[in-house]
Amino acid sequence: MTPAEEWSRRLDRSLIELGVEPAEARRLTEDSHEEARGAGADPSELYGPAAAYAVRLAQAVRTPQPRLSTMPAGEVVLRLSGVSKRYGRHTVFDNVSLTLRAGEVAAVVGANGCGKSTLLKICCGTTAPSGGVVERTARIGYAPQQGGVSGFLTPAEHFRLFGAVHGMGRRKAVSTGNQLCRRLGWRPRSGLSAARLSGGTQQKLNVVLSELNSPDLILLDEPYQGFDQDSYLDFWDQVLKWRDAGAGVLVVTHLLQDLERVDHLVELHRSEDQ
Ligand SMILES: Nc1ncnc2c1ncn2[C@@H]1O[C@H](COP(=O)(O)OP(=O)(O)OP(=O)(O)O)[C@@H](O)[C@H]1O
Repeated sequence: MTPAEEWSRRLDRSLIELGVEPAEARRLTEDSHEEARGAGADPSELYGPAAAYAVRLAQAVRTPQPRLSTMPAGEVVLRLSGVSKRYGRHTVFDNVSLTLRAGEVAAVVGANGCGKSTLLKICCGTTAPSGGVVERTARIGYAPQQGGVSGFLTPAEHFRLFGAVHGMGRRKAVSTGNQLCRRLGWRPRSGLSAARLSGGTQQKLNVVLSELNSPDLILLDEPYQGFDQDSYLDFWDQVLKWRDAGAGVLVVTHLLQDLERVDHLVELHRSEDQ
C-alpha cells in the first residue's frame, strides 16, 4: 500500500468513526485522493493528518449550507440609480434603477444587444456607466458570459489562482472549489485543462469561481449556457441556496421559467438607434 492509499484508508475509517455514512465517507475519501493527485501532492502534504482532516470534513458534511453571507438580512448589496450607458452617440440603455438586498434574486432580461452584459460589467465595476450612480458591497463574485476561465489551466489551478486573489490558502481554495463543483453535479478530473472540458462544464467552473470567496453579491451572465437539464436544476437549486444564505444574486437570463423564482426583474429594451 502506498502512503497515499494508507492515508485514504485512515481518512475513510476516521470519517465512519465520526458518524459519516459509509457511502458518503467513501465518496469524500475518493474525492480527497483525486484532488491530491490533481495537485500532484501527497494527501498528507495537502490536507495534513488524515484523522484531523476527517474532523473538518465531517463538520462540513453536517453543515448543510456552509456559505453564510456576512451581510445582515435585508442590507442593500447593490443599488443602481438612474444608470445609463452610451457608446459614442449610441445609447445602449438609459435610467436603469434597482435596489437588491441580501437574500434576494434579481433577473436581467431583454433582447440580444439591449445591454444585459454591459449592465453586469457596470455592476461589477469593469465598465463605467455614462450616467447615474452605482453602489455595491465590497465582496462580489462575477461569472462573465465569456472569458471567465483560462483554457490552459486545470480546475485546481483555477481554484488556487482565484483563491490567492481572495487571500485563501491553496488547500482551502482547492477543497472549497471541489466542494462547490459537486453541488453542480460535477467532479473535476485531475490534470485535465479547462480547454478539454465541455462548454457546459467550463461554465460550471466559471460559476464556481464566482462564488469561491463566499461573496455577498453574485453577478452571473447567462451562466447555464450548455448546461443539461439536471445541471440547470442544480444551478437554480444553488441560486436559491445562495439567496437563503443571505447573498444577493443578479442573473442575466433568457428563460422565462426562471422569472417565477426571482424577487426583482430588470427589463432592458433595445434602444431606437440600433
Ligand atoms: N466596448 C464596446 N464598444 C462599443 N459598443 C459596445 C461595446 N460593448 C458593447 N457594445 C454594444 O452595446 C450593446 C449591448 O451589448 P451587450 O453585449 O451588453 O448586449 P446583451 O444584451 O448582453 O447581448 P446578448 O443577449 O447578445 O448577450 C451592443 O449594441 C454592443 O454592440
